[in-house]
Amino acid sequence: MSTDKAKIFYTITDEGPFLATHSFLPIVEAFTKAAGVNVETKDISLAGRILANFPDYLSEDQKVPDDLAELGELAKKPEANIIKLPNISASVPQLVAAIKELQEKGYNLPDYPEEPKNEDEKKIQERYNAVKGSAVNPVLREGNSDRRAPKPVKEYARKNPHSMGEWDSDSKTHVSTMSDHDFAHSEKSVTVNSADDVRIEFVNEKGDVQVLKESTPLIPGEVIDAGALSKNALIEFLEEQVQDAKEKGVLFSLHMKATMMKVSDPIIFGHAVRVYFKDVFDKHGETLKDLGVDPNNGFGDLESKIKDLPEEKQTEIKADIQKCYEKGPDLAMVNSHKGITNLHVPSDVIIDASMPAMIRTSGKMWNKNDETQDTKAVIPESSYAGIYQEVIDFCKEHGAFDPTTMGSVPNVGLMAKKAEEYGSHDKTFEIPGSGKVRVVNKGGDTLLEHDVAEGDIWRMCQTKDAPIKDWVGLAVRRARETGDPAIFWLDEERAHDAELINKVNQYLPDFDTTGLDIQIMSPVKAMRYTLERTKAGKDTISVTGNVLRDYLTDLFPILEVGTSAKMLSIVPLMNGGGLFETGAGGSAPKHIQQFLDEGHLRWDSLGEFLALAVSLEHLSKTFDNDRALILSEALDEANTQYLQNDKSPSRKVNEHDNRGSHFYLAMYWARALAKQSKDKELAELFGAVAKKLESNEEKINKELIDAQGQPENIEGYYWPNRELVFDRMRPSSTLNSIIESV
Ligand SMILES: NC(=O)C1=CN([C@@H]2O[C@H](COP(=O)(O)OP(=O)(O)OC[C@H]3O[C@@H](n4cnc5c(N)ncnc54)[C@H](OP(=O)(O)O)[C@@H]3O)[C@@H](O)[C@H]2O)C=CC1
Ligand SMILES: O=C(O)CCC(=O)C(=O)O
Ligand SMILES: [Mg+2]
Repeated sequence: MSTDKAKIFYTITDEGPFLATHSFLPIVEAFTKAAGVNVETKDISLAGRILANFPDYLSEDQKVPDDLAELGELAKKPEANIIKLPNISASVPQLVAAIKELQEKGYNLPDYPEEPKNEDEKKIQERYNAVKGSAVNPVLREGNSDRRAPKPVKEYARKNPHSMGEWDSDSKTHVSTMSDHDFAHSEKSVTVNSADDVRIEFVNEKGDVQVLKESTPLIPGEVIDAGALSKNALIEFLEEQVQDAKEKGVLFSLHMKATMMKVSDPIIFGHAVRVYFKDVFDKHGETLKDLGVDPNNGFGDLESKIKDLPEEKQTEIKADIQKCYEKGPDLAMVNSHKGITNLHVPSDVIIDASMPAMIRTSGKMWNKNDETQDTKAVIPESSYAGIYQEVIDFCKEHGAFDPTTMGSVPNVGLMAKKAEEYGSHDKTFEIPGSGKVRVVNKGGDTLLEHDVAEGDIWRMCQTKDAPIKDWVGLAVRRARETGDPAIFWLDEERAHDAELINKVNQYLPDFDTTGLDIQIMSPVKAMRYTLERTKAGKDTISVTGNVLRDYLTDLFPILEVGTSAKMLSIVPLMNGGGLFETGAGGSAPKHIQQFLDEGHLRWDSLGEFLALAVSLEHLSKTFDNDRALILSEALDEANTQYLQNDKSPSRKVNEHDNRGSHFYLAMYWARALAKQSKDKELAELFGAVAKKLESNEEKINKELIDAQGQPENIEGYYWPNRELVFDRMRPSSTLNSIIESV
């Protein structure tokens, strides 16, 4: 491909990574310029996405291009080279807050209609829903996922183990999940052999048909599955768990993925809020309804909306809330100082990060007295809950894992083309009454059917054939490259998994698997097998579907190296491009809060550094660019130096932070470029840069640390003033002038 197109697309996102980008990007631009590589930024932040979706409400100078749509198109082309930082997957409270901030800044956006009253409001809600939840990743992920801890990261963790809470064999912590009437237990699945189109319809008891989704085109070889979660069974289950947590004296905690499962999980979350605060909803139901309280947005929605009531009524409701807290089990806390519980905001406790954090902390979560305590981890839907119970059992039996000796669990995840549950939002429905939901094809045959009742949640998932084959191939490739066993986590007892097992068995012979250890096990068995190997210091590749990909790529990194920020996360796009995600975790809202409070950013950009190295390597191949390869190799070396010299940001104010970490990365990168002998001109150019950085080390550090220690005002949270952010994130004039001189 012609070199003049050599370009890296770098995303502008939210919160911690957004701030970090303003310090790191100028360094990236300066270094890559030397290889003739352009870096172009694309804004996929929550606020940016909102603005891009409502051009008709904005003045000409307020309009922004739809960068996400552009990147989505690019991801299908061979020249794609995208570095994707974590972005906010917004829950409704976050979406509403972002809209409010933009309105206050003079953007004449409509309010988010929580309960649309007419067609116009319905349309507005639909437009906002496109921005809500996990709205970015599924658009860009035109490939499967390859996530692992790079060697230097693992070596560093072995030499400098993070703290791990000890495990007690009589810990009362456990997972509770439904034993029937959920998606897993009702799942049905078929593989369609020829192109088709299905209609999803609800038929009530009288036989009236209501179309839920008119058309879902299917391509040959595609696997579809569907299941229903019973509202009554869910409520009964939640009531039992609240009671059981109280009796056992453990915290009640709920672990969901309300961001990625943006339709089903807020509804389940809402039921949990109603069950825990049942007496409040029973007694004040009418009042709360009039206020527009929606428990699906968390208990925080009630707390904020009752502020509109007369003082006396508020006091009465608050007293009844207090009685619920006294009657029920203690809730796991998100912030005990501010009284924010696990049930306050659906996006505060997200299962992929929350369960590993709990397991790392001796199986405990925080209680209202700011102490850690054993907990009941409620994961209503049972599809994958068993894997966490398996880890808990293992830790109770063997104690906590030891980061100095434990093996590694890289993941190969089926993710492309909105695979499985994470692509099911547009096919998920809260059912209006008793009857059946049917999936009917063009020929009029019913492919899948479920009995349902009012309030049940029904959903259908799709998994396309080409991504499955690509995933099998990627698993074989990783097994070949490492020599490690690759385990497909598939349960023959589950309808969907049974279809996948057929495909895995069909496609494995297409690849050379001689001498490789490739096995298929149910998730619970695979977990046990993997944990045993891990404990013995052996590495095991997990080959999983989309949800387990998400869960395991936080779980193992957090146990192995302390955080998923240090993961290499590659998405080889199916059309030849590369999407390089940074880390495997999120955007850490705590980090921007600390920055605003005391001017210290503890975000670790190692994920960005690792992603950039593989992005440059990929670019060198796509565009036949030798210098990009030299930059990549030097960056690998710099990353190793960064780890060996322990230059990750400190957590404490007035110590080395994110900005300091970028300075060191630049210094090590320049030094490695100066030392290489493949390109003399580059060596000379960066030799001079390295010298300047080295001789000013003390001065730069002082300038960077002097900038900390006071509250920061960047004029916004979701849509800050970027000039101010650049200014605050680049406080060392000495460093800035050296970077500008490259
Ligand atoms: N790919 C994506 O775009 C993803 C986006 N998200 C989004 O991120 C937000 C928060 O999600 P949450 O599930 O709480 O997960 P986070 O990963 O943001 O938070 C979990 C904890 O991990 C640690 N951590 C994560 N990344 C870093 C880093 N680079 N440097 C240092 N520490 C890090 C922090 O712990 P501590 O500081 O306490 O050590 C943090 O509090 C949500 O808006 C969510 O939607 C979540 C996952 C992926
Ligand atoms: O898209 C999101 O909301 C989160 C993605 C995520 O957690 C992951 O892919 O690991
Ligand atoms: Mg995740």
